[in-house]
Amino acid sequence: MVPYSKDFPVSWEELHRNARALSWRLLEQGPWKGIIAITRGGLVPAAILCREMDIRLIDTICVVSYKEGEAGQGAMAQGDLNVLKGVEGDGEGFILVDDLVDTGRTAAKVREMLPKAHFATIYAKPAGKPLVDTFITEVSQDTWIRFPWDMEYTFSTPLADRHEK
Ligand SMILES: O=P(O)(O)OC[C@H]1O[C@H](OP(=O)(O)OP(=O)(O)O)[C@H](O)[C@@H]1O
Ligand SMILES: Nc1nc2[nH]cnc2c(=O)[nH]1
Ligand SMILES: [Mg+2]
Repeated sequence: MVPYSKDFPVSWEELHRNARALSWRLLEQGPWKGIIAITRGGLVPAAILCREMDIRLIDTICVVSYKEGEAGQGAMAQGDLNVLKGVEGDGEGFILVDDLVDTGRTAAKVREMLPKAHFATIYAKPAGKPLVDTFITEVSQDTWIRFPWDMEYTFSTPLADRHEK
């Protein structure tokens, strides 16, 4: 398992801006028949893409992958990939969207299911990058991305108080 040593919190505003940037890139490569979101992380990017790109046909591939625990502090260790719901066909003309690729395991599985779909993510780490057709931002393999839906506003201890005296 990759040790995550960096934390990368993403705000709603930043996520929205990046999803709009992804929409621009995908519009240039269309036309598209529809969007297939990989649950659950792909649902929010899919909602922004379909609004920006005027796409009304939205489907889902429902997968369960990570198990909470081992890595601590909300970071997760990887378990088996379980497909709860697939999609008919080979994905031709469809955008397959997820929030990120990390190891590329989820991407490899869904690409196998829909080999002709165009796989798009907002974030990509080096190990998963070769499996993505279009992405916006690359982060290092030891970075754990924190999405806005996984966070809440809370008190922040002043840096001086965290510093050992
Ligand atoms: O490249 P990988 O190593 O496979 O990791 C990437 C996947 O991990 C996250 O989903 P997660 O399994 O945490 O579930 P969720 O989307 O339901 O929150 C993320 O949304 C991707 O789908
Ligand atoms: N939120 C989140 N989920 C992940 N799943 C695999 N890698 C990541 C990550 O960096 N952040
Ligand atoms: Mg996911």
